[in-house]
Amino acid sequence: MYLESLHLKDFRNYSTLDVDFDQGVNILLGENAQGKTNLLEAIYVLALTRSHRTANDRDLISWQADEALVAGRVRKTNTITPLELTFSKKGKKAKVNHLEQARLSRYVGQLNVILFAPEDLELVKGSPSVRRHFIDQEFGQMSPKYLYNAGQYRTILRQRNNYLRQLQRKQAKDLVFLGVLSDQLAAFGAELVVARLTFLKQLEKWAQGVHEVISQAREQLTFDYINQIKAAPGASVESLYQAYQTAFERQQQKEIEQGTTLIGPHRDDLHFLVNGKNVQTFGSQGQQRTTALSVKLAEIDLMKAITGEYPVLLLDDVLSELDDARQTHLLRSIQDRVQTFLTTTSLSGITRKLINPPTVFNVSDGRLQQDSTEA
Ligand SMILES: Nc1ncnc2c1ncn2[C@@H]1O[C@H](COP(=O)(O)OP(=O)(O)OP(=O)(O)O)[C@@H](O)[C@H]1O
Repeated sequence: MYLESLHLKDFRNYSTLDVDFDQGVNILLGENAQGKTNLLEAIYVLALTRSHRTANDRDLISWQADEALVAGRVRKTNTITPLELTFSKKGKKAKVNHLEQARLSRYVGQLNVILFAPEDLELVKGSPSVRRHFIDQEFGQMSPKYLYNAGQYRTILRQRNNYLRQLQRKQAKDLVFLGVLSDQLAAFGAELVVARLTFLKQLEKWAQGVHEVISQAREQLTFDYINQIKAAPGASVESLYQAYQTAFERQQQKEIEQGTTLIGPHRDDLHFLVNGKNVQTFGSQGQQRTTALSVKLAEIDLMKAITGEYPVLLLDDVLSELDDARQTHLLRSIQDRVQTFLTTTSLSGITRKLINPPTVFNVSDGRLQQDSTEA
């Protein structure tokens, strides 16, 4: 799939923008603070209905306006789909094919994006929450069912934590109600873990292939999904549901004492092993970067395998963080397959790593101008 065009109205520092994009590599070139990341953010928002930079949709609306519009046309093999999002004080509205969607899970998935920013190099080094966020984010795009289950899980987890806090403070004492919440959490938790294990198995396979090439076959990458109930690939939803139920019963007293849910996929982690050793603890900086890059590139193939379409790749200032060999690998592996948007303050070194000339847009003060001479 690719994003054919984008229309913005009062989005961040863009008062209006109408632009057609190339199917290949689109470079957003400009000085700092001109609107390069804002444009990538707009594409990300168009895909996922929310930003990767702010949890507050109000931040997306231009300071001079009360409402922002992000719209675009997505082209797949046989279809063109217009998408439209409006943000205002009243909330957001999402339209697919000009029809408003009551549920965002019906909207997400029309445009698939993979964002790769310098923070993604934290995927390996960062805390478990970074990896859980990554899992939920990426698998949610690939599967509406996953997105729905993850949303339900979060809602019930919040309710259960509130109730555990009330039990802790002795403002409540109904353990039957706690049991109802535990039952619901176990059911959605089991669904999430089975889906995560299935997706991760496939992602691991793709990531291994990429890692092998980048490391010139010196290293083997494997994944280890860490969870309290020791669920292994192939486990059934029913067996995990039972395992969570039993764990909740065992830990009930401790959870009430601490006033929070101690068991569930919200506490899981993903370890990346290089030649059998956890790369977070034992890997060099270079191995950690190669691992993060392999995982991100593997997502492209996984999305293609699951949805039948290549996603759109958003590279936010990431090339400057990679050495020459990894830059070349990244650019060569996406070329001709994946529509890419890449922000940079300088073209030096980028264009010669690309086989086909990119389309370059100069970004200045919330305006875009296509530059045919730069490429
Ligand atoms: N809601 C908003 N309304 C108007 N302008 C905004 C809004 N949010 C951010 N900006 C402006 O957008 C600009 C930042 O743009 P952006 O983050 O896209 O920079 P950039 O071109 O990616 O720069 P860098 O290379 O430093 O990352 C700043 O000038 C900021 O003041």
